[in-house]
Amino acid sequence: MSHKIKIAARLRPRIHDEIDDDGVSITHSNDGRPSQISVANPRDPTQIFNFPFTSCYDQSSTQEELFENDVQPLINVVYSGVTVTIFAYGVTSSGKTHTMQGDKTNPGVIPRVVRAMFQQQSTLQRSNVALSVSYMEIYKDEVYDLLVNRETAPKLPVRENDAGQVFVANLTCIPVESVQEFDAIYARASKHRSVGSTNLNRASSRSHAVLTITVTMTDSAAQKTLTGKINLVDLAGSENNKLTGNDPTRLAESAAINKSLSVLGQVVHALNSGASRIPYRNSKLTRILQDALGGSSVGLLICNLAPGVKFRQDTLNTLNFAVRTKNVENKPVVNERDLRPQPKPHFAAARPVPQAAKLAPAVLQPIQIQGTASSSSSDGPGMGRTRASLAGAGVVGVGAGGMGGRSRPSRLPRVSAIGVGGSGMGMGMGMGSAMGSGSGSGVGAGMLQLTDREIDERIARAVEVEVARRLKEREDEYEREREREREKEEQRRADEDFEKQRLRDELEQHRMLAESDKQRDVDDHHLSSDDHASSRHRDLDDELKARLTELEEKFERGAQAQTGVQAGVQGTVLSPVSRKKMGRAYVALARANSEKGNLQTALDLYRTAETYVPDNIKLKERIIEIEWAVKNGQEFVPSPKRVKKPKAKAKKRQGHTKEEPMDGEDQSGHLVESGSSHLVDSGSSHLVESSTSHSLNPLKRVKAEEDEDLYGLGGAETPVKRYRGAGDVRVEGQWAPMQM
Ligand SMILES: Nc1ncnc2c1ncn2[C@@H]1O[C@H](COP(=O)(O)OP(=O)(O)OP(=O)(O)O)[C@@H](O)[C@H]1O
Repeated sequence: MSHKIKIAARLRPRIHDEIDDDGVSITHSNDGRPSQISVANPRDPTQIFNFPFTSCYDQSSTQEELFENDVQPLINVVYSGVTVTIFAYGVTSSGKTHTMQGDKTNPGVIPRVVRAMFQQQSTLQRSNVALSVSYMEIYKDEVYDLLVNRETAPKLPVRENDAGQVFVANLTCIPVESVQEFDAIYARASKHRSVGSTNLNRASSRSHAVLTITVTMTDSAAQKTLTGKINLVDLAGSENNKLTGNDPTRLAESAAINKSLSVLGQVVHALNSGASRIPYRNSKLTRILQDALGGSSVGLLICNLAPGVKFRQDTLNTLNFAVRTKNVENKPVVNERDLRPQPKPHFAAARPVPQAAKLAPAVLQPIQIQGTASSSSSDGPGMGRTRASLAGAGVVGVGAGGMGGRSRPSRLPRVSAIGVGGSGMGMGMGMGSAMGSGSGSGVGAGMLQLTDREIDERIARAVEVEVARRLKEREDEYEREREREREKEEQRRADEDFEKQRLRDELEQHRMLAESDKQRDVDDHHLSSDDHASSRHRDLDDELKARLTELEEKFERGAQAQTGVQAGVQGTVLSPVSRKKMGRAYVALARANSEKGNLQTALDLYRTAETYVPDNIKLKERIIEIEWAVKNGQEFVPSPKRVKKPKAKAKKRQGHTKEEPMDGEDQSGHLVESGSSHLVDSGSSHLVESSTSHSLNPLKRVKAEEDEDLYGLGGAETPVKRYRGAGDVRVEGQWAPMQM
C-alpha cells in the first residue's frame, strides 16, 4: 500500500521587532475542505498565492495541538513495526527547533513523542518491548554521533546493507528505560549539537539533527520481533546570507546547509517527475532520509513559516517545496524478523564453508599463543597469524624449522618436506591442531592415526577452502571497487542533473520576469505586448538556451563514452594487475576442481577466469581441452609441458642461499608470487606457500605477473596431486627429491 507524505504548515508568531504586514494568513474551513495558507507576492502584494493543506497551524497554535492532531496518531504506526519520519523544514528562524524540541514550558514534538512511546510501552508486556535512542547531526555534509563526546566524535560513514537499507555505521544506540533517562541523555547530547548565532537567530542550528527512537517488540511465542522506528529530524534552515550577515565560518556552514537543502529539493522534484534516477547520493542528508522520501517509511513534513516581510520569498519557496513533497509516495513496510532457526543449507553446497568455519577457531587460538615464535621471524605478528592459519588448515607449511620441525610426526615425511623458509610456523603444529583433538596444543596422536589418503583429502579440502576464501576476498574487493565506480558515476550524473536543473530554473525565472515586464508595459503604456520588455530578455533567453543545449550535448557525449567502456570485458573497472589477480584466483580454484575430477565446475571457473584475462592463450587452450574432456566424458589429462630450467642467475643466487631462496622464487628457481603469504601456482604447478612478505622485489613480481605460466596452465602436470616442500616432491603418493 502506498502512502503520501503528509504536510503540516505552521506559522510562528512575530518575534522581537519583526515587521509583519499580514502578508501570510491562514484560513480554516469548517466545511470539510482543507485549510489554506495565503501568501502575498513579495513583488506585487495585491497578488495572493493560496496553498491548501489539511493541517495548517496559525500563530496562536500550540505545541500540543500540533502533536495531538498530526504526531500522536503516528505512535501506533511505529508500534506496528513501521518506520516513521517527521521532519521540520523552513527558512532559518522560522521555528523548526521550537516545533521539534521546544522548551521546558512548551515541549515540542521530540519530548512528547518520547513520552507517548513510553506511555504505549506501558500498555504492553514491558519485558518484551525495548526502547533505544540514537542521535546524530549532519554538519557540513559529515555525520557525527551526538551521543558521544563531540571533541572525539569521528565522522561516521553512511552505508547500505544487502537489503538496500541505508544506515549510519557505528552510530551509538542506547537502550532507554524511562522518560527521565531519555531526558538526561537528550539534554547532554543537545549540548553537542552545532549551534551558532546569526543576525536572524541567536541560536541558529548549523546542522541537520536526526533523533531516532527504536522500539523492538519480541513475541516469544511466535518467535518474531517487530521493529518500529521514529526519526525526528530538525533540519537546518535555508539561509540568505545577505540577511544572516554570516562570517566566513557561518558562510561555509551556510553553503553546506543550502546545498543539502537544494539536493533535498532535487530529490523531491525527481520523485515527482518519475525520474529513473533519484539523486539521493548527492548529499548525506538525502542519503539518510532516503527511506523517508520515496522509501518504505511513513512521513510527516512540518513546514515552518516566518511571518516577517523579509522572509516572504522564503515562505513561498517553503510552501512550493511542501506542495511538491505532498505528492511523494512511500511504500511503508513492516519490519518483522523471524527468530526461528533457519533450515540448514544443502549438504553439498555447504560442505566447504563449515569446514573452514570449524577449522578456524581451533587453529587460530593455539597459533596465536605461539605468536612469539611467529613474531620472532621477520614477518611480524600479523603475518604469523595468517600463515599460521594456513598451516593449521593444512594448506601448506612454511618453515620446517621451529615448531614444525619439533612437532612433526615421524610417519609423515612430508612434514619435513613441507616448508621452504624456515622462518616460522611449522606444518606439524598447524595440522596437529586442525586434525587432532582441537585442544590447541597438540600435534601427535590425532595426526598419526590419519592415513595418507585422509591427509590428502584434508589438505585438498583446506586448499579449496583457502582458495575460496581468497577468491571471496578478491571478489569483495572487486565489488567495492565497482561500488566506488558506481558512486562516482551517480555523482557525475547528479551533478549534470543539478546543473541542468539550475539552468532550466534560471530560464524559467527569466521567462516569468519577461512575462511580467511585458504585462507591465502593456498596462502602463497600452503597447503591444510583443514590442518592449520581451526584447530586453530575448538575448539572455537565447544565451541560456544555448548553454542548456551545449550542456546536454556534453552530458550525452559523457554518457556514451561511459556506455562504451562498460561494454568491454568484465572487470574493465579494475586495474590490469587486479584483473590478473582475479583471473589467477579463478584459475587456482578451477585447478583444484579439475584435480578432484569436477570438470564441469572447473570449466565454468576457467571460463570466468577468461573474462578477466581474455588474452591469455594458455587459458584458452586449457578451456578447449576441458571442454573436449567434458563433451566426451573423458578424464582430463592435461598436456605435458616442458619443465622450466632455473635461470643461470637464479641458480647462482641459489648457490649462495641454498636454505633460503630468494624473494620471488621457490627452491626450484621458478618464479612465484611473493607477498602476504599468497597461495600461488608456480610454473611447475606445485602449490607453494610463499613465505617472503617483508622484502618484496617488485621487479620480480612484475616479471612473474607477466609470465603466463603464473596461471599454472603451461606446467608439466601429471594427474596426480603433488605438493612440494623443501626440495621434495610427492608423485604417485611417494615423496621424491625434486628435480632441480
Ligand atoms: N510557535 C512559536 N511560538 C513562539 N516562539 C516561537 C515559535 N516558533 C519559533 N519561535 C521563536 O522563534 C525563534 C526562532 O525559532 P527557532 O530557533 O526554532 O528557528 P529555526 O527554524 O530552528 O531556526 P534555525 O534554522 O536558524 O535553527 C526562537 O526564539 C523561538 O523561540
